[in-house]
Amino acid sequence: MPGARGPVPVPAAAPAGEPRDLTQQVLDKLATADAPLNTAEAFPDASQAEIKAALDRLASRDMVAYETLESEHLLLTPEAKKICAEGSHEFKVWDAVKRKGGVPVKELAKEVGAETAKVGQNVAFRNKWIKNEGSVLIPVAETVHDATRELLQSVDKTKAVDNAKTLTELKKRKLVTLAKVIRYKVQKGPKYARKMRVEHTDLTADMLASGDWESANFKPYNFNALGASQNAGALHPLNKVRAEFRHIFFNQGFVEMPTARYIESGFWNFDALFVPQQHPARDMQDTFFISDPAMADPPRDDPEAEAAMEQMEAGSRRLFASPDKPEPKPRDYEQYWADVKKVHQDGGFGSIGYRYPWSAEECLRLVLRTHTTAVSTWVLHRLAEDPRPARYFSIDRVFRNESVDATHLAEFHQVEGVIADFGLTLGGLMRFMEDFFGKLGIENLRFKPAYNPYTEPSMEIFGYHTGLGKWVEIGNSGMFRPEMLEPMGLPRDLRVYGFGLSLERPTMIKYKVSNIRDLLGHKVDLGFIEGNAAVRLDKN
Ligand SMILES: N[C@@H](Cc1ccccc1)C(=O)O
Repeated sequence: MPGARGPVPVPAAAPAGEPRDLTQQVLDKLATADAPLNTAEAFPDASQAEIKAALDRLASRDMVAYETLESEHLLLTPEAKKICAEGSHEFKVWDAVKRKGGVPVKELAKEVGAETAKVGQNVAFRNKWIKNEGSVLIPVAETVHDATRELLQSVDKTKAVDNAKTLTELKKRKLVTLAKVIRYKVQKGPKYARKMRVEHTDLTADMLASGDWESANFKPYNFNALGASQNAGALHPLNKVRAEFRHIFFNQGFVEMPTARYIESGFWNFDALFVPQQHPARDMQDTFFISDPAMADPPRDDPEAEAAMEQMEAGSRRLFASPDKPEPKPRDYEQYWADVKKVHQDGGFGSIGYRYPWSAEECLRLVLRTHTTAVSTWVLHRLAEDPRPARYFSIDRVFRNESVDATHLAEFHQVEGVIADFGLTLGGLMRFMEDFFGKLGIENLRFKPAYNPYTEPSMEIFGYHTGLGKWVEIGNSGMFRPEMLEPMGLPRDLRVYGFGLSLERPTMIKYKVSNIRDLLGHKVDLGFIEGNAAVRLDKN
């Protein structure tokens, strides 16, 4: 509640812009008043907020009682004020015509101004003040009574009109506006006093020693006071769900993959994944290609990515490395490149391949990565040095040349997981996904057979969105194909699950957001984030 403080000296006039404390002035005026005080009259130049603050402060101590009176006032617009001063448009037209004894229609605007000529002429005709003779306006009335001006002058004085039709007319002509006026009727309350008593907020040792505490006036608690809203930060829902995903992954022994690079070669984004070069996903319609530089180098050692991966693995190495880890042999990228080409063009590793002429140039085109599976692929090819059970995940941005709508963006986040182990089955993947989403509070899952060039079998994962009232796709998954894993040098009995989920979809389900553009992109309203109770309660 404003003004709920101890007594403060009442300044004669507050510095401009600062609210004044009118408390003492209200008490003073009431002391001599024999009728209830009308604040509009008593404090003509105080703002409503100042008055209300003082009244609330006094009323909460029963020193005054007050009533709020609302009323509406008519205010003249600048045009109406001009009419009050100079006469109405129709008056000005008649006046000009009368003075000159006649004005050609064409010259009226020059005499009285275009606006007045237009509006005033019609009314002057209707009032039979002027008439047309040929193309000349001539006066009819000798004297006229400017009713519009008189009406507005009276409105200016009384701030009202008594006729509803007149009011509508004046509003339509934009001559008046309605203003709401709030006044207060104030009376002495049961605990009225000339001055506010000193209110103590603390019981001090001195008061106890002197015995003053017995007569001291303690300020009552104000349980109605609302705290000022704090401009504290809020976690974005995507960040919250991302944190939850990471938590779940780490709890299940996953190692994070280094995903800092948004740009990949076609090789890591497509070819190494056994995506044929004529696949529609590699079309300009679906993928953003980089024009400068346009081409990547063929795959080779990548010390930077290697160092990032080493660091991420460091924590979990003890759990997952084989005790007798062999010395890493240098990777033979020429062989890998040749095997990727072979499996596409001629087949191999038990596959008949796609049998098309494979182009090295297409493979080296640079793209904005369309999925984080590009990174998973790179991480998996490293696993060939020491094939072993391993779990990797990443959560980062991907880019697709999509048209944007309520559920699609050209830029979004993918949550990706890869599980390598001996003896994996599809049923295990389904169970894994159910557990995984269960931990996020999404219980209802459906699986639908799907197709990816790099997995077989493949499954789309659907979750039910209560807000949208329908099933929405939240992920894609499958078991990586030998055509992808074997050219890397991974053994046939090491099976690998992969899944990619959008971060946005589960977030939409969880936070009941129906338009993805409320979550990400240039249309995000910070109010949505700051005001979302679930966003402010952070458990992670
Ligand atoms: N890359 C797939 C997801 C996926 C990852 C791994 C295996 C299967 C599917 C996508 O973008 O939708």
